[in-house]
Amino acid sequence: RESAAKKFQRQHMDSGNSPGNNTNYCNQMMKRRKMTRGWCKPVNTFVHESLEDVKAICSEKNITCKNGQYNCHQSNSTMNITDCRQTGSSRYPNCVYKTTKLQKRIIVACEGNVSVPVHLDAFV
Ligand SMILES: Nc1ncnc2c1ncn2[C@@H]1O[C@H](C(=O)NS(=O)(=O)C[C@H]2[C@@H](O)[C@H](n3ccc(=O)[nH]c3=O)O[C@@H]2CO)[C@@H](O)[C@H]1O
Repeated sequence: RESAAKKFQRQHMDSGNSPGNNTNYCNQMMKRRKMTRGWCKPVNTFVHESLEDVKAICSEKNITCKNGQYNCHQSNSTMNITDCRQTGSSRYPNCVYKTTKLQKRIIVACEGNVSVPVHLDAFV
C-alpha cells in the first residue's frame, strides 16, 4: 500500500526536471504518474525543486488548509512549479491538460512523527 508521503511524491514531485517549452508536459506526466486512471484528475501541480527543499516547508509555521485542518505550511520563497489543468474539451479516457509554468510559493499539508508533505493545498 502506498503511503501518503509516497503518494505526494508520485503526484507532485518532479525535481531536476521542468517542462521547458514542452506543451505536452502535463499530458505526459499526468498519465505517467497515474492520475488519469478511472477519471482525469482535474488539477495537479508538479514541483521542480529538491525533495529536501519541499520537506523543509513543513518546518514553517502552521496555517489553516482549504479543508479547515491546521497542518498546512507555506514555502517562504517561490518555487518552480507546473500547473496542470484539464481542458474544457477533455473527456475521459482521453485526458487533456494545459501546461503552465509558474514561480509561486506553495502551501502543503504535513503529517507524521517526522513531519513530511502529504498533500498540496495551493500555490500563491
Ligand atoms: N489538510 C490536510 N492534511 C493532510 N492531508 C490532507 C489534508 N487535506 C487533504 N489531505 C489529504 O490529501 C488527500 C488529497 O488528495 N487531497 S486533495 O485535496 O484531493 C488534493 C488536491 C491536490 O492534489 C490537487 N491540487 C489542488 C490545488 C493545487 O493548486 N494543486 C493541486 O495539485 O487537487 C486536489 C484536489 O484539490 C486527501 O485524501 C487527504 O488524505
